[in-house]
Amino acid sequence: MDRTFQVDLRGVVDLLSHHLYGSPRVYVRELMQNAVDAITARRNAEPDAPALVRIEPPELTGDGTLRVHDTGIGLTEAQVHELLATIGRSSKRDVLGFSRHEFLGQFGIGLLSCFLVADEIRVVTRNGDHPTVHWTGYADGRYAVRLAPPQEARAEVGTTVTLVPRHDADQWYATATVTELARLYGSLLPVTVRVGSVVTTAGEPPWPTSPGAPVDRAALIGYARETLGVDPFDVVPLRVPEAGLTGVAFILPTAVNPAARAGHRVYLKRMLLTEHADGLLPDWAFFAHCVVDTSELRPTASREALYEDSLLTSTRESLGAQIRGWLVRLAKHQPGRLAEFLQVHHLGVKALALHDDEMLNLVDQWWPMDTNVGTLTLAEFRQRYGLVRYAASLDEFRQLAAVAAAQDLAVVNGGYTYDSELIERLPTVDRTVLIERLEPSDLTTRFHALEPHVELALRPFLTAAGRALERLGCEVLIRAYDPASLPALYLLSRSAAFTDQLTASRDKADELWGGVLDALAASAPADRPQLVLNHRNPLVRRITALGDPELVGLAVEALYGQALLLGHHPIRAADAALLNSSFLGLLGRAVPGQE
Ligand SMILES: Nc1ncnc2c1ncn2[C@@H]1O[C@H](COP(=O)(O)OP(=O)(O)OP(=O)(O)O)[C@@H](O)[C@H]1O
Repeated sequence: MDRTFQVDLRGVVDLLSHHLYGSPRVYVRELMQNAVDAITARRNAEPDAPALVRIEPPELTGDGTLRVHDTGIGLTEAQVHELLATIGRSSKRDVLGFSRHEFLGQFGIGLLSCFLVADEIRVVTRNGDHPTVHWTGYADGRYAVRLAPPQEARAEVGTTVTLVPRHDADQWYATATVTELARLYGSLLPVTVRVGSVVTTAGEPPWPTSPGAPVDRAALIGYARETLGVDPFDVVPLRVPEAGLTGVAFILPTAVNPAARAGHRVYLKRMLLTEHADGLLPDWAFFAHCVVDTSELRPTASREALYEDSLLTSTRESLGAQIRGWLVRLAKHQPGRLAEFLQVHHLGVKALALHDDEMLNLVDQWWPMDTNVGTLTLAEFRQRYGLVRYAASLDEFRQLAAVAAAQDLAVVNGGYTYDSELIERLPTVDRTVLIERLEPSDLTTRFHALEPHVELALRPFLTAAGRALERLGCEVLIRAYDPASLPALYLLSRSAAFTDQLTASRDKADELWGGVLDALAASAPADRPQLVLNHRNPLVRRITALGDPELVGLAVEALYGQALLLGHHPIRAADAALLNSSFLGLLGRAVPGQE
């Protein structure tokens, strides 16, 4: 024998309140939604039928209840039994069970949300010339239906839903709260809604809703100010026909953290679904905040988020393409504005350019890069120097900038977030682009070696200097280079930098890790950092002429320390000790005399 499921209404209401809906406030939305759907259903047959929803909070009814009156299609007695008494039954699905396009509701559970704030729901409804029906539902699952005698019949076709508040839900019934919620959820509804005498609907959305309609920028900017509290940098109208979507993207006027999702305001058939929709735009478009209305994207049952399906995926792609199109148009027609935009949102655009050729092109053409010959875009730099020569980190750039400039070598600072990755991606998009990563140690090959006889004469000096720095693992060379004002350069190749880090870690590590690091050091290539003294520098020349090996040692140590500081290199414990001892040693020599 087949049996029918029994439903414990208290359990279902608990499920709705604690696990489905974010807050009891959704009851206002569900009531408005049913009223609007009923009006839509009536107008399908009677296009001129009145269309008004009136909400009366307890302050106006005077009997402690809240009432919602609509001029919708109403229900017959049979429909009341079928629809109001069966959880999950809805008149808004077709024979195959698909939601019908013109309606907001589809699940057949919305009315239950009223039990989040009410102990009792009363429905008085009249459909056409059918008798008026009274239905009363209680939170414990009982319900009663009776036909009104003719003298009690509703004067007009339509429905009145009355909520008898739960003792702990008073806050949700205050006139100000109900008005605010009616406005929040329903301001764009196509049917007039009033709370008491206050109209809470605002008519048509402020963005163009039909193809070719003009964009009222002033209205959109006003709307952004009012609803989002920002003065947008720009407004981009959006349209995705297959999702029945129209709306607008507001380009934010200040930088935002790419990781912090702003959330978009989504209306579904003109009823607010959520103010925090995720996933409407691709991640890279975090500088845009959307307000859209869609008729085809699906809500989750709580109506608080969009259902992630293939339509949402293709909508996201289409919206992304529209925002990208705006950027490309800006580059073409308003480069000054684009520069302003990039100043604010460059991190997002660069992140996008890591994967997107068009955005890379935008960065290439428009983003001002830091170089040792001034601020230039990568495209300008290439045009001037034939290739993009770059330092991959900020430290490398700092070391190289002045010296490279003196050698007539232009270098781009690739040290800021994404910059060197973007430079390295350029040739994959355009094979004619040449790039060259400049390493500090490459510079030595460009410095002039000294005449053999000069070099020979400096041998004893170099031996003494080398000895002074040997325990620090640093090699001493002497070359002639510009600028002559620079006495010495500390140069670190990539592998030497690695060895350096290893040594610094070894200093701090315990026995176990020390052993591991030693093994690593043994396998590292013997590429040592170099202190390159500048023979064109007058002080260096005087030092090389010193006869006293101890003074030579102190002077070379001091030059080493100064070169470390100048190149922004980390100072290890051994370096600090050496800086200290050379300073005191030199001071001792400078202040001679007996104690
Ligand atoms: N004001 C109303 N006028 C006429 N019929 C109504 C009204 N309110 C509810 N109904 C009927 O009761 C049914 C159940 O309503 P309920 O709000 O529970 O679900 P729904 O609107 O169909 O779907 P959803 O759960 O998505 O809101 C509706 O399908 C509708 O036929």
